Amino acid sequence: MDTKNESLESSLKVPSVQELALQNPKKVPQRYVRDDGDDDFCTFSSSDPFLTIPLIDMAKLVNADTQQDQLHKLHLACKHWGVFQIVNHGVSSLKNMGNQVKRFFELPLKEKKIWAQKPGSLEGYGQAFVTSEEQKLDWNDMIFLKSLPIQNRKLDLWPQNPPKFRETLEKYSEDMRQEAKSIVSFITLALGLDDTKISESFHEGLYDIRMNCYPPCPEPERVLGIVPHADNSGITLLTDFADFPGLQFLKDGKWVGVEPIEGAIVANIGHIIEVMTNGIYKAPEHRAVVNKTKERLSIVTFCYPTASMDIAPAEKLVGEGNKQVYKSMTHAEYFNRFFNRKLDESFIDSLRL
Ligand SMILES: O=C(O)CCC(=O)C(=O)O
Ligand SMILES: [Fe+2]
Repeated sequence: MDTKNESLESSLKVPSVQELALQNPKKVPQRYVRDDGDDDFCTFSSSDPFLTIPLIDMAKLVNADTQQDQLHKLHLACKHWGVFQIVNHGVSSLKNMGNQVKRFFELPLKEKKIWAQKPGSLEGYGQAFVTSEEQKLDWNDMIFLKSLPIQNRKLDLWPQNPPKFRETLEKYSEDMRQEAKSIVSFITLALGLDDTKISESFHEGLYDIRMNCYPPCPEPERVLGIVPHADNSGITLLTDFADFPGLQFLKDGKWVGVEPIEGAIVANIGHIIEVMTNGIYKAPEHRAVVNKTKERLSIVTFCYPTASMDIAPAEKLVGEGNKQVYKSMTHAEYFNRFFNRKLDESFIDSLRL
């Protein structure tokens, strides 16, 4: 059977992992098992408990007395980790959004399927990047929606159950836009880039939201919630609703778990900021692992600059002995490359000059 897709902008239908978990299987189906003959998976399967993801205090970034110190911390976090947790950010919609997502995933499958992906699109309730019936599957269910700009919304895929889902998501994405703009402006400050073009480009930017449900798994060490990857975003803002580490980042060859902090936002650099900073900041590899008894929910906002902004190294960071490392592309060229990439090749390497 030929099940190959032309582009990664659509994905094959897969079973619901929540439904699978509800049947209380003793073993996971073979299609989810990652450890048969895959050495890499075994070597990387434990997380380093001695390393911790840096914390960035937003209140200190906006306060003139503490800004320099905190900017330096931000610079080190971006340079050495590519990820940090933001505290004291003042965003008020996280909890409400978390409740809506929880209630959505609690609906019967039939009800969730009203909002299912349609052929040729990644939006809606379903799965991403599944291109063959042989491919190993992630232990998660998700719903993916484009939220900003408003004209990108496909409201026919936006759940109306629970009843406040839509209005809560509207508020949440607006909050994420504000947060992304300020983080990106502090990132450009930390790099000494005095132009505001980059941070402004996130004002009219694109905000796509992926809501994940990772059900409990009878053999958690044999599966992955999400396979290792780096994000194609500018930055990614993630809210974690679990009380155990599920998200892990690769740091110097070791997986480091993100210890959830209630009310914090996990921010990571994506490929676009990697290109724009000419590789000074890199998009980190990360993955999600799952738990034997507990479900985990996460909400992930992929933040992109506006479509009229080229994806290219900032002028100030190249020249005078600094070689340009990445290609300069239009927004459309960048996405074209991303959706037509080969899943077994490094996307970021394909962007190098
Ligand atoms: O849910 C998580 O912890 C990770 C999700 C993620 O990396 C993604 O959706 O790109
Ligand atoms: Fe990711």
